[in-house]
Amino acid sequence: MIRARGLTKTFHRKKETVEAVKGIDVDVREGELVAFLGPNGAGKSTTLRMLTSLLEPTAGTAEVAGYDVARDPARVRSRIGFIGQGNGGGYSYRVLDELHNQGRFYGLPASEYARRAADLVAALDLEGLEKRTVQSLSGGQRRRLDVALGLMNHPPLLFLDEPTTGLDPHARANLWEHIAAMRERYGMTIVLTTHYLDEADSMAERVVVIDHGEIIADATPDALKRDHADDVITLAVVPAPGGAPATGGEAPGARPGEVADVVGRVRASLAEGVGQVETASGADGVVSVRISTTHGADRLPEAIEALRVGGLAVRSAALQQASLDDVFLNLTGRSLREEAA
Ligand SMILES: Nc1ncnc2c1ncn2[C@@H]1O[C@H](COP(=O)(O)OP(=O)(O)OP(=O)(O)O)[C@@H](O)[C@H]1O
Repeated sequence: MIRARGLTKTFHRKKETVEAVKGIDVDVREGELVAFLGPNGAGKSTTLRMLTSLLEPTAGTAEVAGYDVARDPARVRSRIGFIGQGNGGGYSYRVLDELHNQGRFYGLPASEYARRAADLVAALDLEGLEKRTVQSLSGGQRRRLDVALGLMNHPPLLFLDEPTTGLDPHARANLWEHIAAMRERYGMTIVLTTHYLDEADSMAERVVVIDHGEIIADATPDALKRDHADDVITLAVVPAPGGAPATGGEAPGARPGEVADVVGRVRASLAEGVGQVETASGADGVVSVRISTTHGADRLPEAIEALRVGGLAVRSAALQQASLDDVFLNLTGRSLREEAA
């Protein structure tokens, strides 16, 4: 559906030169839902604008929905939907008029655009709003109208530039439900940009991480987390109580002379492939164990069992699963969450 090679955009502004996109190669197969994830200014929108033929590349090529963006921009546009940041149509127009205008823009006959508009109004929960002006809609309703406008030509490929930015969590979830339903209904390929990590993680089948105009990773969210970040297991370990548990049920901490022995037994018990193990001993005789590992949910019970066999007891256990922010942090040394904030 998309094949871009060496796609480059350099802006010249006064004396400044901005290399917004630095020769990226990217392929998107039919039916995929791909998220371009990166901090502000990474080059996501510029990439999308080149792929939608809105911006001429400085260098490189892109074939989109069967046509070259530079040689055949009109054909590309007829085959795609594009929902930019802060669309919303003419603010003083009515919702239904906006949809009909869009249909006319694509050269559809009146009966056809009226049918499609009615269909999209129902599918995107815009019923009852047809006669309202765009400016009177809520943020979420306006974004749903944007999606409806982008779908009037029934595109096989839909681009969404930060579709959920500025929406509250409820409206974001609602918009996602609608995007997923539209995808199912029309069998579309979807390419979107976002700087919401949780959104990329839960909704996208594939995440292309962009930073400083370059693609620094490209895989499924699970593969990214497996390859570039670790889950972290934290355990509080004490010697196993001999015989019946102490009153109150909680095994006591190691006595001062025992701590080194507990640490040694932790290390011996967890020696085999659980992950990277670090220990620290607290004043209360509890040895804190931190294990960095992949598949933490599977490793956690294995670690507890290995410690039990080694004569140790686990007082508490916590699992922190890797996030796409950990991936970004490991790849760039910066936190995307902090940059987004
Ligand atoms: N028309 C322009 N003229 C000059 N510089 C530009 C222009 N458009 C974008 N840039 C610069 O190119 C870089 C990439 O911008 P772009 O909008 O593609 O980033 P982005 O990843 O989409 O960011 P955001 O998440 O904030 O939308 C930025 O440094 C931006 O300032």
